[in-house]
Amino acid sequence: MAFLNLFDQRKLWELAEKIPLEPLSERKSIYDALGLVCAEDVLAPEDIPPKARSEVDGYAVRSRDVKGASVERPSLLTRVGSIVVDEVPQFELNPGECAYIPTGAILPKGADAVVMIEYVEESGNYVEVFKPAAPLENVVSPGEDMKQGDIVLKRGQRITPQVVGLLSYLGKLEVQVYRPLKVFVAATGNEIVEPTQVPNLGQYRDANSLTVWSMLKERGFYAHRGSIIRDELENIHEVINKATQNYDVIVLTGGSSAGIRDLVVRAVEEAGGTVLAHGFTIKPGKPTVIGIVKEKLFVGLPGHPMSCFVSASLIVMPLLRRLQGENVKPMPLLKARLRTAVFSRIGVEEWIPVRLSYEEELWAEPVFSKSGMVSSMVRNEGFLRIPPECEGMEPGEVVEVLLL
Ligand SMILES: Nc1nc2c(c(=O)[nH]1)N[C@H]1C(S)=C(S)[C@@H](COP(=O)(O)OP(=O)(O)OC[C@H]3O[C@@H](n4cnc5c(N)ncnc54)[C@H](O)[C@@H]3O)O[C@H]1N2
Ligand code: MOO
Repeated sequence: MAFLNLFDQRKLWELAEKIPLEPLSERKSIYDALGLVCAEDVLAPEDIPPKARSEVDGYAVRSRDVKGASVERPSLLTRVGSIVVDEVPQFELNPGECAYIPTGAILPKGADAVVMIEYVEESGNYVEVFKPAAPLENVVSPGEDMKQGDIVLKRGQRITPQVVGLLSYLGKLEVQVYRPLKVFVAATGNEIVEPTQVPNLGQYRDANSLTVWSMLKERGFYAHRGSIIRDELENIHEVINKATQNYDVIVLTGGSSAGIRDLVVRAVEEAGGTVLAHGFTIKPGKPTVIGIVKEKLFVGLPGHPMSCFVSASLIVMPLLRRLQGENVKPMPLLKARLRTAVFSRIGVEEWIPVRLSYEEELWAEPVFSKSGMVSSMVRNEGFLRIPPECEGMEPGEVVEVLLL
C-alpha cells in the first residue's frame, strides 16, 4: 500500500547522496555568470586596500594631536597639504600637522586617523579641530577589506549581483562555474490541455509544468518543457526513457498518487529505474516521487497545483541546487503571530498559505486553500509551518513563516 512509509523531507540531503549526478564546470565571463554557481574558491589577488584610505571627507591627523579636543578646547594644527583622491601623497605628517583629505584618498605617512570636515574650522594654514579621533577612526587599513590570499568567494556560492561587483573590483573577469543541470519538465494527465487550448468540461489547462519550468529558469537551470503526456504507462515510460538521453533530470507532474491512473511510479520501474522515495512527510506535496533512471534523477510531482508548487519549492529546488554544486542553506523563516487557529496531523510538516500584515509586529492570517486550488499559489504572501510534532496552533501563538 502506498504512503505507509513517508520519507522525512528534512533528510533530503541523504537522498542527494544517492543520486549519481556530478555537475560539470566551465569558465565563463562574470557578466554571463549571474545566477550560476561558482565552482572554484576565488582568492584576493592583493591586499585591498593596498594603502590606508579615508572613509570620509576631512582632515588626516595624528590621533595623538587631537586627543581631548573639544569645542571649548580645540586642537590647533597646521595644514601642510591637500590630498587628491587618485594620487599618493608625497609628504609626511609631523606632530602638530594635518592635511585635507577627500573620501577614498590614501592617507599621508604619519597620519593614523581622519576628522570629518564638520568638526574643524580652517583659517589660513591653521585648522582648529573640535573633536578627538581615535587611532584608525574613519580609516580603512591596508588589507582590512581583503588580505592577499583570502577566499572572497567560495565554491558552491551563487553568483549574485554583489558577486559580479566584487569580481569586477578585483579584475577577475572570468570565473569557473558549474554548468546548469539540464532539466526536462512535462505534465501528465488525460484531462490536461495546452494553455493555448480551450478546455472542454472536465479538462484543465496545464499550470504545473509551467510553474516548475519557470522556477527552474529563475534559478539558472536549463529547462525544457515537453508536451503533455497521456495517462498510459507506455507513453510515460517512453518519454522518461527518451529524456534520459538528453537531460540530467526528468520532472513529470501529476499521476504521482495512489489512484488507478497514477502511473508514474510504475513507469519509472518499467523504464528500468529505481524509486528512492514515494511519499514525503509534507503537506501539501505528500505524493512526491524521487527516483533514478539510467543514472539520471527522476522527480514525480503531485498533480494538485498547490501541492506541485510546495513540493517543487521544498524538495525539488533545494535538491537540484545541491546537485548543481550549490552550498544550499536552510530557508530562512520569519517569526509572526498567528491570527486564527490552524490544525494539522501529527507526523506531517504542514505548510499553510498565509497573508502577512504589520501591526506593531508581524501577523500571519491563514488563507483558505485546498491543494487542488490554483489561486492559492498566488493569493498568499508566505507559508506558515506547522511542525510534524504539532497538532495545531492557537491564535496569538508565535509561528514560523516561509516566504516563497
Ligand atoms: N486515495 C488517495 N487519493 C489521493 C491521495 C492519497 O493519498 N490517497 N493523495 C492526494 C494528494 S495529497 C494529492 S497531492 C493528489 C496528487 O495526485 P496526483 O499526483 O496523482 O495528481 P493527478 O491525479 O494527476 O491530479 C490531481 C489534480 O490536479 C489537477 N492537475 C494535474 N495536473 C495538472 C496540471 N499540469 N495543471 C493543472 N492542474 C493539474 C488534476 O486535474 C486533478 O484535479 O492526489 C490525492 N489523492
Ligand atoms: O499532499 Mo497533497 O500534496 O496535500 O494535496
